[in-house]
Amino acid sequence: EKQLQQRSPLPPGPTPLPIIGNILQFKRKQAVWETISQWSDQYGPIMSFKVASRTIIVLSTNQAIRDVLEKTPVNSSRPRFIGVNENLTRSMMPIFLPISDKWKAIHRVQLSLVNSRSAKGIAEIQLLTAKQHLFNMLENANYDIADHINRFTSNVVSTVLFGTNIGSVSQAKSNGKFGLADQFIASICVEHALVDLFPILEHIPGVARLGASKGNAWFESIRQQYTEDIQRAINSPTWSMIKAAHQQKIGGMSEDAFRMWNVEMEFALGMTSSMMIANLVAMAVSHSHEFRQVQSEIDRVVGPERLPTADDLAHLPRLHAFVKEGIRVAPIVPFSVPHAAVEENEYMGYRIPVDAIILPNQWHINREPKYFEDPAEFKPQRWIDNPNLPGPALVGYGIRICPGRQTANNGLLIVLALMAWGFDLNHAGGVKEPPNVLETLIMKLPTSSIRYSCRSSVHRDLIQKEWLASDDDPSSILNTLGSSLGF
Ligand code: HEM
Repeated sequence: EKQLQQRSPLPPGPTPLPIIGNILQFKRKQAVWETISQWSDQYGPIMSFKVASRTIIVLSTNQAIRDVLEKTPVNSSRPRFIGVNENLTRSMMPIFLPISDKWKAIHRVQLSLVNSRSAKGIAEIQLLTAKQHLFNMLENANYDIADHINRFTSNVVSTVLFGTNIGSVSQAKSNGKFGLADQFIASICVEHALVDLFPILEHIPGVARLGASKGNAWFESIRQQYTEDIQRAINSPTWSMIKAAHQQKIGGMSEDAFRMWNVEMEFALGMTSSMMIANLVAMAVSHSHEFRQVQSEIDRVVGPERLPTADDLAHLPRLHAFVKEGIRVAPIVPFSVPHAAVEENEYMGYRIPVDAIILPNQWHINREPKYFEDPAEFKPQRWIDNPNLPGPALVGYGIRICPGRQTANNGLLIVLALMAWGFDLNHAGGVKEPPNVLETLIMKLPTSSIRYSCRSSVHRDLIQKEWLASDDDPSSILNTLGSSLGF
């Protein structure tokens, strides 16, 4: 190992200052991913920088990703996350776990539930819930579009995971879980971030205690909110993912660990999809000409006399191109989820040490000039002209790639198809919000000024008729889904 260290340097990058690293080189008015991408342009497909004591290695081309993450499985572990993994989720949330027998056992169960077969069954639930979503948009026309989107994904989550549906926006708001993701983000407090950047602080009692107390509060609220729901799902005659996972007793999990697995699934199915749908809706408003083309295509293929079905999706290339381009331009997780090496290795003569954080820069990969002409432009047509373009990058890589990617994609296509069919989307009073909210690691486009209106009374009548006539009890879909998965 010593020889390896002497032989190969860390990947190139901006010169760090002692103790704080490159922190001061981030520009206040520029998104983190833009600054890092400029460094990648300067230093190459593998570059590195330091934030405090931690080395961060950034991969920024399709080739580098293929070589380092897909062909080299040792780079698919997770870095040590003291704050979010050890303090907040007590090393019980599988997505943050390093590669180990424990992670592998959980992952096997996850793959038995989340795969291409279940994506098909879940698509039926997504379609039914999208009809309910249109109905709720008519009934609660004063709610923010983001509330409707959150409720749509919450309903998919509670149906698939627990076998129940939480209903309308107002019901969803009174359900504590609606804000669970926000609480989680709020619990990732400064103390957690600080110990990750300066692990030595772990040993300073005040900092550690503060971090732990915020983590404990969140952990306790998970216990309160989940215990009953899990019990109900387990006792219900209806199949649900929670019931199926419980029967498999994932890797001999404790009750706390099982609850935390539920939370992960809830975030994975709900929070990510809801943020990505919101970004697509924001794109639909800021690129209204392109969105109208999607609507014209739906009008041609489906017409106003019926709602789109899952079978229609295959005949809507403009919709697919719009979704791909929206993901390319605004991937909600510009850096995916960080990876780490299980053992030290090298790429292009540079060292990848075990304690480095490896960031796949999905935002930059989606702009690789070799593949994407005018990369900053929103041009869905590029996907129609060249169906062999790579990506778009959104769901990670290698053995850690998102197992729910097909379900995620189906959800985006279904909900956007139904919304485009039934509703026009505009900015309130023509006021445009700034194109980008600067967050640290999540790319969220603003949606609060978006207004929606039903396209015609024919559409309105059909939305009401379809939802009121549909069977909103998902039991039979779920039981069929369960048997198709062999449960
Ligand atoms: C638009 C929606 C979604 C996005 C953007 C997304 C993105 C991601 C990303 C970036 C990762 C990490 C990949 C890596 O480390 O390389 C991941 C992991 C994961 N995703 Fe998704 N995902 C989405 C939807 C879903 C859905 C619908 C499910 C389940 C039905 C799901 C289940 C998971 C799970 C269980 C993991 C953890 C894998 C591990 O243990 O490391 N995701 N997702």
